[in-house]
Amino acid sequence: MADSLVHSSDPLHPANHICELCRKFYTFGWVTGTGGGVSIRHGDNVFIAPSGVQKELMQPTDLFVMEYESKKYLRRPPVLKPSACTPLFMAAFEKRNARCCIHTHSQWAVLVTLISEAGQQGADRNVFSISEIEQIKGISRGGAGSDEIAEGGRKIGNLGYFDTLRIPIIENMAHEEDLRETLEAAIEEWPETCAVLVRRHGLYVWGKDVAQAKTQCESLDYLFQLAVEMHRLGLKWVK
Ligand SMILES: CSCCC(=O)C(=O)COP(=O)(O)O
Ligand SMILES: [Zn+2]
Repeated sequence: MADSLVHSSDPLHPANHICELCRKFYTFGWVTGTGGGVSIRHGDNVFIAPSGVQKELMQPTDLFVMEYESKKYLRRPPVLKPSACTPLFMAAFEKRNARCCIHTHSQWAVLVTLISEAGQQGADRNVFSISEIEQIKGISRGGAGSDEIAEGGRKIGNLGYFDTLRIPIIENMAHEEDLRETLEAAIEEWPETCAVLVRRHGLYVWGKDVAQAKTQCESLDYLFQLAVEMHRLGLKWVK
């Protein structure tokens, strides 16, 4: 097995970085009970966690490495299977040219999908929308978060205070990998989104690099928690 692919003293090497991020994310309740995870596309390769393991305890040698173009595994730890989220991470890499995709099982993400389902915000049940909250400015306009080029007429930079943030919601399915089709459809339908909520399940969010995926995930989780608390107080989160 190609251990050289995951051995590095650099803390920002994807194999080290994924393990460190998962340890952090566990403390936020994002990767509880083996759920959720993170994948990084780095150079020609994609680094993927194993399926069904305690994500906060992973070591770099537990990771799978896939060659991006050929989709062949260059490194497969014995016994383990690659994360069931792999097709969804690949959708963000392929359709948005993302370099990092995070999947959380955050309760705040799940709760906003339940409140939207119940129609209690009077808005479309398949979209989470929020406006006039400062943290909206932490989210990119361009989907993959391209802050350099306005590809195909896409807007650049981050949302402004008076913009409305909209995150599509897709329905959950029995198996994670079966979500790929609807997640891809949502990505196509919402060219400016950097995330997709999965009802009663969690969130997929991506970025042009690890820092952007992580800060967008933090901003979204903040906004979801705020929205739930606003709902509890009888306040509307869409103005
Ligand atoms: C209790 S986790 C159920 C599976 C799931 O939703 C998930 O995100 C984890 O998948 P993985 O294959 O990476 O363990
Ligand atoms: Zn999941």
